[in-house]
Amino acid sequence: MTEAYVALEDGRVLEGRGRAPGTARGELVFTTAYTGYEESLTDPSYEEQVLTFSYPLIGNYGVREERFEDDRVHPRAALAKEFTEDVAEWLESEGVPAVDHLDTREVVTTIRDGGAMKCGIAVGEDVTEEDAKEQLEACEAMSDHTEIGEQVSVDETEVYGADNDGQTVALVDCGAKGSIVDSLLARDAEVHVLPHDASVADVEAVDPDVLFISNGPGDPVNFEQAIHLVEEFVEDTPVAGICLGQQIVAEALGGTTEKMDFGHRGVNQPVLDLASGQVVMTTQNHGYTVAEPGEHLEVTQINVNDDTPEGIDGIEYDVITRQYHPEANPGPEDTLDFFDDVLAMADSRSEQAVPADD
Ligand SMILES: NC(=O)CC[C@H](N)C(=O)O
Repeated sequence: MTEAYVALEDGRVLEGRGRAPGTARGELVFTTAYTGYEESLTDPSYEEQVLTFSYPLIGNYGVREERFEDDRVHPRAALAKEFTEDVAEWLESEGVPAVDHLDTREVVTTIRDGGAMKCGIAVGEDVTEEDAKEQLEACEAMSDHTEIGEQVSVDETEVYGADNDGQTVALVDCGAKGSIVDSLLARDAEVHVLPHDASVADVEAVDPDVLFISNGPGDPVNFEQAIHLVEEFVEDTPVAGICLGQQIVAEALGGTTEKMDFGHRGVNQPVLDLASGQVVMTTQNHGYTVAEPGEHLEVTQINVNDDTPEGIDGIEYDVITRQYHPEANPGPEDTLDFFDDVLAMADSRSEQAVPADD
């Protein structure tokens, strides 16, 4: 009989059904997404987290590699009411512990009321509650994962779309989802994916039309070099950012970020554009937020549920960022035009740079 225990920071130990063996620890979070488990489980933003699905059945349309956002599963463990055999086998083959037959409603309300918390997981033939508690003891706070960029970024620059005629994008990979690269390639961009700790010279060598800071896991203040790149380039190069990228841009330009109680994770987060009054449905996955944008940035979009900043523009600089995931995957495609806006921003800058005839 496979035992499965989930030890929570509030002292409780939940018992479930073991679906993939192993021990793990991480920050316990939940997503309300009812589709997109393949994308969520391969999203690097979930590194060092334990992902609880509030939707009760996970796996009902199989496991397809073409939906993956990266080449491995990123959450440390996965929890659900029910995982299908497909998903359980996939997680087992990835060495990622999985537990189901849990009261996930209880897990969600616990996190909602108490905030994201540490947890320890133990799944296997002979594991005990103590094994799960030991994992919990060893669990570090998310902000203490100071080297998290190293765990998710490319080691060396990779170039995609070298034959494309469009804009050149330097995408700083802090844990980028594959569909951000795909969204840029679909718009004819040449995309240079740079390591999270790329130097100023590395970016200069690309001579990008846009410096684009990706999504990624953990606390934005732990991405010091990406913050530095934004500071260095923002005067002369348009800057874009998604999710962690928005937070990094704010940190670089005099703003501040803070940890939210339990964050936004799901595919139906409503976002209001303050200028047009339009509301769009968005995919989200974040636990930090911009607290103050600072004097160089203005908030252009907010979350309808809690007014947190969802879109930010530069005041005197060419900057556009989004807290949500405009590339969708999973989720509604209301927001794909963000990529058109980013490339148009780059275009207008290169037009300005053309010297006048006289
Ligand atoms: N999806 C992301 O980029 C997540 C950003 C950041 N790690 C957060 O939790 O807020």
